[in-house]
Amino acid sequence: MNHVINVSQLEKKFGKHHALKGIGFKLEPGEVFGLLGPSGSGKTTTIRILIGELKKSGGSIEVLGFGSKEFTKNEYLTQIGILSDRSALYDRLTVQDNLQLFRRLYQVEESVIDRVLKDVGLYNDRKKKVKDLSKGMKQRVLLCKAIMHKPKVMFLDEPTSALDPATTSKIHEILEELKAQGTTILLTTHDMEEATKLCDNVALLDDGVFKEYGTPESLRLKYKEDTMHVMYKDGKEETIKRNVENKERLADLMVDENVLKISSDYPSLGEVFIKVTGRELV
Ligand SMILES: Nc1ncnc2c1ncn2[C@@H]1O[C@H](COP(=O)(O)OP(=O)(O)OP(=O)(O)O)[C@@H](O)[C@H]1O
Repeated sequence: MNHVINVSQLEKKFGKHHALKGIGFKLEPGEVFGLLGPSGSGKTTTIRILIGELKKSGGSIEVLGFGSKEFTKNEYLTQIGILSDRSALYDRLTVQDNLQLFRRLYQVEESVIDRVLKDVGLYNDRKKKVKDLSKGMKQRVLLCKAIMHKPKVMFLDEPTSALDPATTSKIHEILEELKAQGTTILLTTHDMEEATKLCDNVALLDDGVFKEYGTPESLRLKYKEDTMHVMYKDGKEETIKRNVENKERLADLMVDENVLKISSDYPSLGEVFIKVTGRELV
């Protein structure tokens, strides 16, 4: 399998601060990979190295066959799409005029603008100036800018952070469509529901190190407690170990009229993160 992104033993030092301490991952075509970690864990640094904004201190990286020395070349930059809080728009220009500028830069057909604006639900707002848009609308224009040239790989740094639910779900929809078309996507997020929904694989990054790597489901299964959670109709709750000694007790509870719900303790990805790192993902 030819990997679209191949990162091995990646290190980044800022002076004495060791921000990335040898992380590695390989992404297949059409894979959505989520870098999850608290503030300061190294997510943005990883993306900035992959888009040529920062130089690595050690390790090797290849994206679409390009080595890290080529990440500032146009041949590379025209094959990737970037959405981050460093992505900018011209405030005093309209949505449409902003996209015209980027369209010329990418040398894509004019009809692309209407298509991407319709995709993100902003076609009717195309004549508005960017300065008059809401945060969610601006983010969708930035997404248009990032996808208009049909990049093979997308890098998204917290694409839905602090956005309303409707914009978030629109962005998710578009990312799912891009994935279905074979686009490889690397995203960072604090949002564990987002990661569980979108990502084929995730890495739990903590202080520049991958503490775990795998599918969201495999990580949730790995950290599953062997306990059953019982909720009674009167509001009481109980946790019972699932073992041979409790076999009859659990069987009785299944037909107990006072029981509202019995569920297995299956941790969310956020709970997995706390178990793995001993701290909240904030
Ligand atoms: N240009 C820089 N110069 C010096 N230190 C930096 C620089 N960029 C990042 N760092 C440091 O590297 C570490 C990782 O930062 P990074 O921005 O990658 O974290 P992050 O996981 O993206 O956090 P957040 O979720 O808050 O965006 C932090 O300790 C940060 O202070």
